Amino acid sequence: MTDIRPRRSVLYMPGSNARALEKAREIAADALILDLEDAVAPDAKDLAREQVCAAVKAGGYGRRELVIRTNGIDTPWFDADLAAATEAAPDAILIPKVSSPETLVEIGHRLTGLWAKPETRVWAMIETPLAILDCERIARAARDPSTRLACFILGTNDLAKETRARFVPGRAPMLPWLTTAILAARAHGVDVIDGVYNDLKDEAGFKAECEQSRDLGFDGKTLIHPNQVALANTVFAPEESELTRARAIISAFNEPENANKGAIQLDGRMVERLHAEMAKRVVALAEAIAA
Ligand SMILES: CC(C)(COP(=O)(O)OP(=O)(O)OC[C@H]1O[C@@H](n2cnc3c(N)ncnc32)[C@H](O)[C@@H]1OP(=O)(O)O)[C@@H](O)C(=O)NCCC(=O)NCCSC(=O)C[C@H](O)C(=O)O
Ligand SMILES: [Mg+2]
Repeated sequence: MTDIRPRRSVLYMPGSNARALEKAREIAADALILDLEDAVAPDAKDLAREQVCAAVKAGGYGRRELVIRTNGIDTPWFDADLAAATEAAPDAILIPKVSSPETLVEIGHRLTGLWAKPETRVWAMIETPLAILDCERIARAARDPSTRLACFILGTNDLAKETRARFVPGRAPMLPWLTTAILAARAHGVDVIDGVYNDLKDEAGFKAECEQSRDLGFDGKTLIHPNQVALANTVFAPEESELTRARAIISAFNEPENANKGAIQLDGRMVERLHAEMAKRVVALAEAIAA
């Protein structure tokens, strides 16, 4: 089983908000997106870039994965964002509004030219109609190591803006896009994180959306407020009963009498070796979270 990085809770914070950047060192999110794009007003872009890069260089975020979101590749801020983010060397650089694999290839070349650290990954926002329509080719870019592509983030606010789809409970208008992105990501070994839930006061709605998101197959949810972190961490972690069952499946296939069997019965249910593989992933995720 390859290393699993828990990405249950991925919290955005405006790069212009020094207090939030400081506070984030204590927030129990798996990953932090230090934003230079939509959360930052045009006249605060330079300040945000400076603050974010200084915070990443200063460290103190423990095991939290640090991600810098640049402005879009076609904006006047992008070159400075990419150069400064590369020098600060976060775990990943998140590129908004990626609509084609060619953009990722170009960014990969630019990162090489900037002498980016080999460990710095690229994450891509999937948030335009073209990105959904070309999602498989975009995810396939991960097969080219020079792109560094490791993760998709769904941008459901931008998708709603571009398509005029409405946010409704259950997200029926968006389900085809969400599942397309998940399929494309899984086909090419890319992690995939769901979009944000904008209503900070609606805890029941947020919980329902996290559970839907987990059941669809997302690795976690992007968040906009520290109050959303605990619930996302709980929903996207394996439940105790799931963990117990996973361990039982692994043990059953380790029994000598099952050594040559492809399928067995366990507590009245058929279990195949593919279920043992899934069970190993559940245990590995729980161990990574515990660590
Ligand atoms: C939504 C907010 C503007 C609300 O801010 P505020 O009114 O200040 O909230 P609170 O008073 O409840 O804040 C309490 C304390 O928590 C800190 N705080 C708040 N939010 C964050 C955060 N995200 N990270 C870290 N810390 C945070 C406040 O500083 C308060 O601290 P203290 O002073 O000690 O009491 C605000 O929550 C916010 O700005 N959220 C993030 C917005 C954002 O980043 N948006 C862009 C990403 S969403 C997006 O673009 C998705 C995608 O692209 C798409 O298309 O869908
Ligand atoms: Mg967006």
